[in-house]
This record gives sequence, structure tokens and C-alpha cells, in this order.
Amino acid sequence: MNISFFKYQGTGNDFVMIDDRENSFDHQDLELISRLCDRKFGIGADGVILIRNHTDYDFEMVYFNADGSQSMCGNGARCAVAFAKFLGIVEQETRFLAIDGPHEAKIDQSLVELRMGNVPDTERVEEDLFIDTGSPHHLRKVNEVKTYPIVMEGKKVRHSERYPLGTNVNFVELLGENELFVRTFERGVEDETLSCGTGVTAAALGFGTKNQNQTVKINTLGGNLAVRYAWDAERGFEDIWLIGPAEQVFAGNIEI
Ligand SMILES: N[C@H](CCC[C@H](N)C(=O)O)C(=O)O
Repeated sequence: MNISFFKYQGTGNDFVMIDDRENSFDHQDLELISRLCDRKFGIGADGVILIRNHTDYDFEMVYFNADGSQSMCGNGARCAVAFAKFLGIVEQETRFLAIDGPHEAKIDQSLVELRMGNVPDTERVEEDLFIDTGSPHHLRKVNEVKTYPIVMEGKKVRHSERYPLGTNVNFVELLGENELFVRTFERGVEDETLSCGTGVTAAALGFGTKNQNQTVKINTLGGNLAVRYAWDAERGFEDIWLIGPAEQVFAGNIEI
């Protein structure tokens, strides 16, 4: 089978993007998805994203982790917006559908602002936090995140009994008020990724200030992101925007 694809990355979180407006990609072939993501025998990526037509939205994005499981993907959604602009589906603003519901986004050059779903509350888990930003995120504050054993500790939490469906695990170092360094062990990739969009959003909500409006700067191994949000004591977190670059790396065909 010959598949045309485009490779995109958003702060080092990388994706095989497929224009599937003809609905021809066999998205139930999870072995194919894993092969496409394989960094030795395939293209290599953290996930696969299909762009599909939708009657009520500019497009629908369907995200698959490298193991074929599905979830919301913040960086992937930012890349999907950039890809949709490249395909001529959108111009500067868009409304599209993802697994967690509708999203708005704005794109200027390669910078994408993605509106995330509202997050009414966060949950304390012993010394840590749990926040669902469209995908599940466990958050642990650490001192020296760059030397912390992310994979060893991330696997323990990801497979703990508390999370029968698994969770993503974020390790967060506070660099200053509203400035964080975040590293993430990702469910479905089953490894650390260079950044995680829904993860840095969860970290911003968990460790940012609780004023009416603020922007949290997040450093990741793959680059810098920002999260803007409004907080209300009753309603929690609203008007949440994940902001960062999304770039096309290369295009190709694969016989697989
Ligand atoms: N692995 C995550 C989905 C992708 C999250 C990440 N790539 C992002 O940018 O949000 C999960 O299974 O919940």
C-alpha cells in the first residue's frame, strides 16, 4: 500500500499527517499506525493524525498515539491546523473537531494558538496533581527536572492501579512565577516525548497563578510554549489557549 504523508512537529512532538478527506486510510489497522510511527522500520513519529472532512466544522482531526490508541493531542492539533492551512482548508482562523470536542484555533505564519476545553477543577493525588485537559495528566513537582529519572518514574505512575486506562505523567520544575520547565512521559508513546501540549497545559493550570487572566511560559526539551487562561473561583479554568510553533518537516510517500 502506498501512502502519501507530511511530517510535522510542534516543539519536537512529531506526527505523520495524512490528508484523509477521501476517507481511504484504514484507521482500524492499528498495526499499520504502529509501523508508520516506528523510528527504524517506518517513518518515525509520536503519533499519526488524519485530517477528515466534517459537515459542521472546517475539518476533523483524528489522532492516534504510536501504539494505535486515541486521545486528544494538543501539539498534534496545532500541527493539524498548520497542515489544514497548507492544504488550503483554512486561512487565519478555524473551528475543527477533535476527540474531546470542538476547538477554535488561530494561525499566523507558523505560530498556532489553540483553544483548549474548559477545565472546571484539578485533583490532588497525595503530593501530586491530576488534571484532564482533553487527555489525562498526572503532575509531579520536582527540583531538578533535567536530571530526574522521567522514564523510570513515569512508567510507575502510568501503570499504577490508580489509572486503569493509563495516564500521561508530567514532571514540573518551577523556574519562577508563571515559568515552568516540563518533561512528559506519554501514554501511548510509552516513552518521554520532547513536549506534550495537553501536558504543558495541565502543568500551567496546576502550577500557574490563579488570577483572572495570566500567561504561563513553559520550557520543554523540544522548545518553548505558552498557555494563557482565565481562572474563576467558581467556574475554574476557562478561555485556555495553548500557543506555540507548528512546522512541516518533509513530505513523502511510503510503500508499506
Ligand atoms: N499520549 C497522549 C495523547 C497525546 C498527548 C500529547 N502528544 C499532546 O500534545 O497533547 C494520551 O494518550 O493521552
